[in-house]
Amino acid sequence: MSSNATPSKGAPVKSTGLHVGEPAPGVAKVDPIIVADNVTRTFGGLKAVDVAHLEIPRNAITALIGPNGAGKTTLFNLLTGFDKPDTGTWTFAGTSLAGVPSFKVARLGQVRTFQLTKALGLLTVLDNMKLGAKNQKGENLFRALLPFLWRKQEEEIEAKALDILQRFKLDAKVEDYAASLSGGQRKLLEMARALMSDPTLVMLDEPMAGVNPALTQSLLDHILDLKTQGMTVLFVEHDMHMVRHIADWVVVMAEGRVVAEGPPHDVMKQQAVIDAYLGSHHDQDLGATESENVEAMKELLHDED
Ligand SMILES: Nc1ncnc2c1ncn2[C@@H]1O[C@H](COP(=O)(O)OP(=O)(O)OP(=O)(O)O)[C@@H](O)[C@H]1O
Repeated sequence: MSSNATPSKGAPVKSTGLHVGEPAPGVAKVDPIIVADNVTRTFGGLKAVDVAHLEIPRNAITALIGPNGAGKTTLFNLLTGFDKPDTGTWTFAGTSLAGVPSFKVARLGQVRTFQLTKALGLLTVLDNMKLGAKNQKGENLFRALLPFLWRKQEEEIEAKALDILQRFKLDAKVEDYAASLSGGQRKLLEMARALMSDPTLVMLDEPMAGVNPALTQSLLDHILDLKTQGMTVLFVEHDMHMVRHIADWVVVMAEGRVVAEGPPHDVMKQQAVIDAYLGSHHDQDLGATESENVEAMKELLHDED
């Protein structure tokens, strides 16, 4: 079925054979980790998400793309329990997640990265990592009264955090405030923190935003490495170079709906995708947002790996 990537050495090896039949919106996957049906979310009169059927392939890297306002972040929020849909059901690894709150979703192994907020910036890098650990025994009042139970766990959590930080080359920053990290280092910390809870599905919201080119390759390698370790990755991204380079599968949203799906090189050529990025503005003066969308579409069409 799928073949895994080896990071760093040339172009990543793409996982193939992920779908059953012709690639089209809602196409079945050979081994889906997420299956969503009839998920809708309305804000006022606006249907921000209107997904009839969507399957995300397991142990592959899927990019969720689409023009500004397409509903990508809203769908992310719904799937991770941070927002509630008007209608719909979805499963993660066979377990229904509709109505399950975000902290329980994370404990089940579906974890999303978070932007480093101001408050988290005031914690050290190590404390940020500790916050990412799940099932901390100290959280339970009874166990909190029995320090020998949680002290050992505290040590284990710290050792795990240091191990992951070393892999992400952040070990020299352990005691630094997270706010002092560069944009790229913050993204690395966000990903490192997500790994503290041993996820099976890692969801990344714009992992390349604000990342200095010097750290781009390192971030890409870490994402590819998640797949090599058996995890599934779903990410929202506007950087089409990245999408083409590392995604095995691309889901394109526009106006709340999934308008196309497929391997990166195929999906970019579909008329529905070109229409989605150009919108209805073909013959008009384009505003800033539309110009960005057109640029993104050009990258989709012409960029080489
Ligand atoms: N809390 C909210 N209240 C009202 N409208 C919202 C809210 N969240 C999102 N929307 C609207 O829903 C639509 C989808 O927004 P969403 O942020 O999900 O799109 P997106 O594809 O992630 O866009 P971008 O790429 O610009 O981040 C947009 O029209 C947005 O203005």
